[in-house]
Amino acid sequence: MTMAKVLVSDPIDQAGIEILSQVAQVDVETKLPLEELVKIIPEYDALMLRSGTKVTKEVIEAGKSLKIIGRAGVGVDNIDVAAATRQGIVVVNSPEGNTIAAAEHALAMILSLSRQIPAANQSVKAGKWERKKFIGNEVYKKTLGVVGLGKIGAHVATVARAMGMKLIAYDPFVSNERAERLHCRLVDLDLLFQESDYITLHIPKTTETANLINAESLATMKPTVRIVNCARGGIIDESAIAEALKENKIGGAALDVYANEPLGESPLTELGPNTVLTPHLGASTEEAQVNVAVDVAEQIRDVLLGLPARSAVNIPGLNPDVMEKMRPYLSLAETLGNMVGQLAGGRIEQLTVRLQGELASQDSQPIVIGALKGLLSQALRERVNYVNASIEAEERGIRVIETKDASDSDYSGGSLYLEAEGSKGKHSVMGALLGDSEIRITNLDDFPINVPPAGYMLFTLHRDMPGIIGNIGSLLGSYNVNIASMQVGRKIVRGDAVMVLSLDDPLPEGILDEITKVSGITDAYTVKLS
Ligand SMILES: NC(=O)C1=CN([C@@H]2O[C@H](COP(=O)(O)OP(=O)(O)OC[C@H]3O[C@@H](n4cnc5c(N)ncnc54)[C@H](O)[C@@H]3O)[C@@H](O)[C@H]2O)C=CC1
Ligand SMILES: O=C(O)C(=O)COP(=O)(O)O
Repeated sequence: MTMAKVLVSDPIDQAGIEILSQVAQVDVETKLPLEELVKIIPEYDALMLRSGTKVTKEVIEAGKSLKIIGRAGVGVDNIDVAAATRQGIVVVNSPEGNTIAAAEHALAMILSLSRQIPAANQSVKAGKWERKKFIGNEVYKKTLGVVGLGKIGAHVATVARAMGMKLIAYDPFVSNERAERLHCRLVDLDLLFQESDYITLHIPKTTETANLINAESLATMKPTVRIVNCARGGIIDESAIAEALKENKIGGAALDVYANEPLGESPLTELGPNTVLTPHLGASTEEAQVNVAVDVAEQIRDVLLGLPARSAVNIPGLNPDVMEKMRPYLSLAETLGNMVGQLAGGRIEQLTVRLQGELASQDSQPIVIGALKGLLSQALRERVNYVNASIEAEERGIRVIETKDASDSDYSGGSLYLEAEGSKGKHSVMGALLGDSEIRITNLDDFPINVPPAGYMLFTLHRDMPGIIGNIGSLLGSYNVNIASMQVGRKIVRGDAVMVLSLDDPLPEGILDEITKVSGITDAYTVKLS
């Protein structure tokens, strides 16, 4: 077997390289121009990066062998995650590895601004002794407005409180309880802008947060306000803040991140001592770099070994714990999805997924993804996986209905019912696990059966009457198709029934037509599960 290949396209700690080297050939190539990256990416199974590499749609589409993209840090805004998802590439990050580093950088920025440390340092080094010029302010009893009370915002709030600051926060997605625990008063954004002596940003850059601080909002702030951005460039309108700083309409700003990086030529670099600029250093501590490199390298290693990743940003709800616990049920969902997809025909319009009995107490999301993966596997083969199954289904216009019925199951551990509507009509299958992991198909189109899945299967709908089983057996025999097992399911004697045959050999072309001509047979379907 050839060894997997990992491209590391930004500087990462050696601890990460060592982990990757356990399972792969690791090539470190930093500062690659886009066209170079596009050229070499087809050779690689994994890509590991920080904020320096732009993983565009073009890179992803060229990465035909890519299984995973690992961001050694938090923000994945330099990766086209939608394109990766579409291609079934898992994107992972390190959600907590650099929290403390980024929070401490923001706090350092607050204090640097308050005491003008960078400017005072330059002045002393220039041989001056300007004690009067560098009178600062205390942060004690000042109001800090925290925008985004996630991991970094929370740590900033905790330390700022210890310094005696009053805390207000804006984050529409956190609960009052969380804010209270952090001693923050949740307020709306306008009020935060008006009341704060210091504003610190800890939110992702999204369409909602782009230019959140602009000329208009700057005009509503205190003329002494000091603004810190260690989150993402583009959340502040750079020309608007440069103008406000130049005109001394605000007290100061400390920025670590920029709309375009490296910053290069910008009105920001022309500004005086009220502006502190650092080159995206929030995560740049030795500790954080070891944390994120190890965290992400371990995930890349695991995915290359066929194991799930713990912090995948594009497989919602599927972490290794869930995967481990649910593995047999995911396999059941995939098998049933594959079967019902073949029974209902090529173009599926709707899939109903019902978790029954004990299974109803589980999260349905992984099971639904498993069922969709199975359903689409005939059309997409290995192109469909847990990353892109939902998006592929959505793009094909497949409606998914999820239901739960805790009361309905004859099987300990519960059962799973899938119903698909497609070009061959509406069909349903139900299955359960025997013991811990053995799959049993327990129902087909509402007829009770009990068979394990097999590579080649034949299902017939027929009248329960003497002779049919023999006729089918002879017909298959005449084509040299060996029957491994056979079972009939019926609701009433001599009524409608299903026959399920597991076959050792694939059915030859055209045989289904002949089967449906056998007297008493109303319909016949084949399913291939290998
Ligand atoms: N400068 C640097 O080197 C670093 C920057 N970062 C950046 O810091 C930011 C925060 O990171 P974490 O705290 O780890 O993320 P997080 O996901 O823990 O927290 C983000 C918070 O923002 C909130 N939020 C989302 N949209 C919002 C909106 N429109 N208005 C207000 N709040 C909103 C969320 O509810 C969440 O509580 C990210 O943008 C990340 O990329 C992270 C690490 C290092
Ligand atoms: O983790 C993040 O979101 C960061 O911004 C850190 O970026 P970096 O890994 O230092 O290029």
